[in-house]
Amino acid sequence: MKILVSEPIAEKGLEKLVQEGATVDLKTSLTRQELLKIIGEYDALIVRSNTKVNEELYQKATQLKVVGRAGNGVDNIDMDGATKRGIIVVNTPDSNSVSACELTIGLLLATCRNIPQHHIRLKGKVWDRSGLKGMELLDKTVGIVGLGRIGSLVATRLKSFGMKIVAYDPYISDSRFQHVGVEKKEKLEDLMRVCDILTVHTPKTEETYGMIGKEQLAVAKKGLTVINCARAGIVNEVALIEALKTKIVARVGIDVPEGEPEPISPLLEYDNVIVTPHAGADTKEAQDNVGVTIAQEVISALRGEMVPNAVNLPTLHTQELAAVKNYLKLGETMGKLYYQLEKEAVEKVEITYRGEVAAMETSVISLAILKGLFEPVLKEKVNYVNASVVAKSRGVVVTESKESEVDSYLTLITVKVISKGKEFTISGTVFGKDDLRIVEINGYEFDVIPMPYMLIAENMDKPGVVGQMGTLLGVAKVNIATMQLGRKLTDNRAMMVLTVDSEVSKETLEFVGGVDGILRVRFVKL
Ligand SMILES: NC(=O)C1=CN([C@@H]2O[C@H](COP(=O)(O)OP(=O)(O)OC[C@H]3O[C@@H](n4cnc5c(N)ncnc54)[C@H](O)[C@@H]3O)[C@@H](O)[C@H]2O)C=CC1
Ligand SMILES: O=C(O)CCC(=O)C(=O)O
Repeated sequence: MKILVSEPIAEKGLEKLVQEGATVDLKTSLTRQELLKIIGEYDALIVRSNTKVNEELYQKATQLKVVGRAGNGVDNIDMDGATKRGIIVVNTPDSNSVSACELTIGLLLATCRNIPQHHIRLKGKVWDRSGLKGMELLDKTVGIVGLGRIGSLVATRLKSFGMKIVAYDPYISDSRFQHVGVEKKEKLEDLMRVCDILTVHTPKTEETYGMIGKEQLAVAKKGLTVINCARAGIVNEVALIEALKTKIVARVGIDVPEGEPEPISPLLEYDNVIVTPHAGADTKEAQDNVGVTIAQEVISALRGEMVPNAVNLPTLHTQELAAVKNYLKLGETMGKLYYQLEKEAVEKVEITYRGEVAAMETSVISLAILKGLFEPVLKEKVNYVNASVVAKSRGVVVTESKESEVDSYLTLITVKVISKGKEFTISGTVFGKDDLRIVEINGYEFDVIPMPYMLIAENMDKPGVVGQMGTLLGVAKVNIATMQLGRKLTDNRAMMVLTVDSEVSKETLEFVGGVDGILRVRFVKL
C-alpha cells in the first residue's frame, strides 16, 4: 500500500498509516507538475482543500484506488471522475465540525464587537474606542443557511446568547428543524428579510455557489452582519463588497475568501471585515481527529472494506455498517455464483429483501451483489463505488424491492437474474450473528455454507448418480467436505451442491459430467 499525503495531516494520522503497514510519502510542497509526475506510483492520495483532484490528475493516477479528504468539503475533488474509475473517495465529515462551528461563533463575536480592530489600535499604542461601537447579540435574529452538522451546532450555541434563530434548508425534514429548535423559513428571501446576522453552512454546489448575491442582499435588513465559514463564493464577494459600500452590510467575517490560498482578498481593504485563512478546522483536536480518522478510512478502503464515510457510496453510519456487514459478504457471494453457473449475458437483476434485512440500508447490499456479479467476468476493476455505473453501462436494469414478512426465515435475500427470457434465482440468509447460508438455487432448496471451492451439479433424481460422482472425485483425490441435495419432485430432477477441499481439474469435471444422469456440472470458486 503506497500512500501519498500531499497536504499536512496530524502526526497521529501518519503514524497510524505506517502502523497499518503502508508506505507513506509526506510531500506537502510539490508543484502541480511534480504531483502529476509521481501520482502514478500511488494506491492512495490524502489531501486537504488545496490539492485539485481532477481529470488531469486521474489520467496520470493509474494505480489510484482511494482519495482521502482529510476534512469535510469535497469541492476540490471530481467525484464523477473518481466514481467511473472505481476510485473510492472518503472524508471525515464529523471530525472538524465543532472547530468550524467555534470559529464561526468566534468570527461572529469578533465582528459584532470589533475585537481585532480594537486590538490593532492598542497594538499601535492608541487607546481609542471611537467609531467601533459594537452590537449585542441578545434578542437579535440570526439566519442560518444550511442546517446540517455545523449549522446545527452553531444554532445550539447561539441560543445561549438569547438570540432568535431562523434557518433555511430545503433538504432537511421539519422534524430536524424542531429537534434543533429553530424556526424554518421556506424561502431564502424570507430569511434575508428578518435576520440581523447571516451565517452560511452549506456545501459548495452548483446551486449554492453565489446563492447569497445581489438580489438576496437587496432585501436584507440594513446593517446586516455576514459570516461565511463554509466555502468561498457561497456569498458572492462582488455583491458583498457592493453591499458594504451601501451600508446594507455593516460587518463581515470570512474564513474562506475567494482566491484562497492567495492572501490578497479585496475584502481586506475594508475595516469592518475580518478575514481568516481557512482556519476553521485548525485546532489540535480537529486535526488529531481528522488525521486518525482519514488514516483508518483510507486503510480500510484499500483493503476493500466498506467505509462509513465513503462520499461516492450510499451514506452509512458506523452502526448501520456493522448491521449490514454480513449481508455484504452474502450478497457478493450470491452475485459471484451467477456467471460461474450460467453463461447468458445479464439483462435484468431483481433483488428482493425480505424480513429483517428489509429494514436495513439495502442499497449498499445491492452494490455488493452487483460487484460479485460483474467482478469475475470483467477486465476493469469492479467495486462498491462503480458497480452500479458498470451495470448501467452494460444496459443491465437493476430493481430492488422489500417485503417485511418472509416464510421459514427471519431474513432472506433473493436475486433473480433475467437473461434472454431465462430466469436464474438464488436466495441466501444469515443465521445468528454471522452464519451465511445459500438456501435456494433455481427453485432447489438447500442449507449450504458457502465455501471457497464448490461443485454444483444438476442431475436426474435416480439411484446411483451421487455414488458414481463421489467415486470419481475420490479417484481424483478431491475430498468432499459437505454435500446437499435439493429436489424438485415435479420433474424428477435434483441439484447437488458439494463443498470440496481443493480445486477440481477440467478433466475430472468432464468425467463427472459424463456420469449417466448428470445433466450439467460446474466448479465454482468463491
Ligand atoms: N472553514 C472550515 O475550515 C470548514 C468548513 N466546512 C464547510 O462547512 C460547510 C458545512 O459543513 P457541514 O455542516 O459539515 O455540512 P452538512 O452536509 O452536514 O450540512 C450542509 C447542509 O446544507 C444544506 N444545503 C445544501 N444545499 C442547500 C441549499 N441550496 N440551500 C440551503 N441549504 C442547503 C444541506 O441540506 C445540509 O443540511 C461545508 O461547506 C464545509 O465544506 C467544514 C469544515 C471546516
Ligand atoms: O483545514 C482544512 O483542511 C479545511 C477544512 C475544511 O474546510 C473542511 O473540512 O471542509
